[in-house]
Amino acid sequence: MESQNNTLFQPISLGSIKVNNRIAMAPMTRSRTTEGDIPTPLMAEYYSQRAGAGLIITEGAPISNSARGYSMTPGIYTEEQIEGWKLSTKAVHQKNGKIFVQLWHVGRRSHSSITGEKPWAPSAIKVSDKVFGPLQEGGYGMIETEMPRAMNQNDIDTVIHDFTVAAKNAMEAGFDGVEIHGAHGYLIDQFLRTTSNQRTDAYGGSQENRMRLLLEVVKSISKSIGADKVAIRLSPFVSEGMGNEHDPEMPELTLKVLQQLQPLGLAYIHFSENISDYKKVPEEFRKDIRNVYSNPIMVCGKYVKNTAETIIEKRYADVVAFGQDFITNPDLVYRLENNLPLTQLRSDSHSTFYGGGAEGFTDYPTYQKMLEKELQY
Ligand SMILES: Cc1cc2nc3c(=O)[nH]c(=O)nc-3n(C[C@H](O)[C@H](O)[C@H](O)COP(=O)(O)O)c2cc1C
Repeated sequence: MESQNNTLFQPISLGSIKVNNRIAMAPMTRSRTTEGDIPTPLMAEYYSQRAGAGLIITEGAPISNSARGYSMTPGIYTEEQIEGWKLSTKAVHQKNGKIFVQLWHVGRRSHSSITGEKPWAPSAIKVSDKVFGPLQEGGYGMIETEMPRAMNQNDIDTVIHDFTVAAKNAMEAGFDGVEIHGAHGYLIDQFLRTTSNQRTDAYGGSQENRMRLLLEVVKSISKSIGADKVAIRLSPFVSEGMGNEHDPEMPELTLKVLQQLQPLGLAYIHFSENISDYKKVPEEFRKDIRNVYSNPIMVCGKYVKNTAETIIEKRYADVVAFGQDFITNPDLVYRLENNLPLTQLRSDSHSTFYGGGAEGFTDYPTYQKMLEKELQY
C-alpha cells in the first residue's frame, strides 16, 4: 500500500512554497527569445500551458553577458529581460502554478562570437563541444567552443555578484524561487571537477577548494533572497557528453557539498541523473545522500510514472522532474494521474527543440483537445 502522504500527486512544501504535486517540469532550453535574449509572450503561453506541474523550472537563464553560451536563451540581467519574464510568471501564477528560474553561467562552453569576449573558466582548458552560435548568413548554427581564459579573483567576485543580482532580478520578475545550474559541465560544475579545474589558489586543488565557488554562490544568493527560495541542480553521475568529463571524486565531493548545504534550509537539491548517457546511480549512493541530506530532493532523468513513484516511496527523492515528456504533454500531470497515454516525440521533434516559433513548442495539444479533435471526424 502506498503511504497516504507519499505519492506523486500529493502536495509538498519546498522551502517557502507549497506545490500541488511532486511532479516538476525540468529546465529545458528552447532558444526562442528575441534578439537581446528577451523572453517573449509565446514563452509565457508555453509555460502557462504546463502550469499543472507542481513546479516549473524554466530553461537556463544566463546571469550576465559573459554567462551566455547559446543564442536566443532568455537572460535575467537587463530591465527588458525582467519585464519579459513577468509575462511568464504572471501567466503561470494565474493558473495556480509555481515557477523557479534556472540561473545559468556556461563558463568555458561558449565562444567570443556570442559574448564578445573569451569564455570564462576555472582553468584555460578547452572542452570539445558545440554551442548554438550567433545569427550568420544562412541562419543560426552550431559552432565549436573556444579556448577559455582562467578566471582571476576579480572574475570570481563578479560571478558571485552576478548570480546574486540575477536572483534579486528573479524576485522582481515574480519568480517563486531560483534554481542555480550547478550541473552538466557548466561553470559551477567546471569548478567542482579536477578535469576542468587545475587552479592552485583557494578555488582549486582540494575538494573543499573546488566546492568553494558553489557554496559562496549559494550563500550569497540565500542571504539576498532567503535560502528557502534557493535550489541547486547537480549532476555527479552525468559524466560523458555535454563537456562533462568523468571525475571519480564526484560522489565523495557531492556528499561533502550536501553536508554544507543541509543546515541552510534550501528549497530543494536537484539531481540530474542522465541526459545523453545512461549511468545508473548506485542505490548505495542514494542512501548515502539521504544520510547526510534530509531536506527536499528532486531527481530527473528518464523517469516514468512507476519509477517516479518508486523513488518517492523509497524516500530517496521527494519530487521527480520530467523533461521531454513535458515538451509533448502540456497536461502531463493530468495524464499521469489518470493513466492516459502520453504523446511521444515526433521523429522530427528534435529539429524544433531549439529555435523557431510555436511549432513543436506551444502546439502540442492536451489530451482533452485531442479527444475533441477526434470527435469532429
Ligand atoms: C531540449 C532540452 C533542453 C534542455 N535544457 C536544459 C537546461 O537549460 N538546463 C538543464 O539543467 N537541463 C537541460 N536539459 C536536461 C533536462 O532538464 C533533463 O535533465 C533531461 O531532459 C532528462 O530528463 P527526461 O528524460 O525526463 O527528458 C534539457 C533537455 C532537453 C531535452
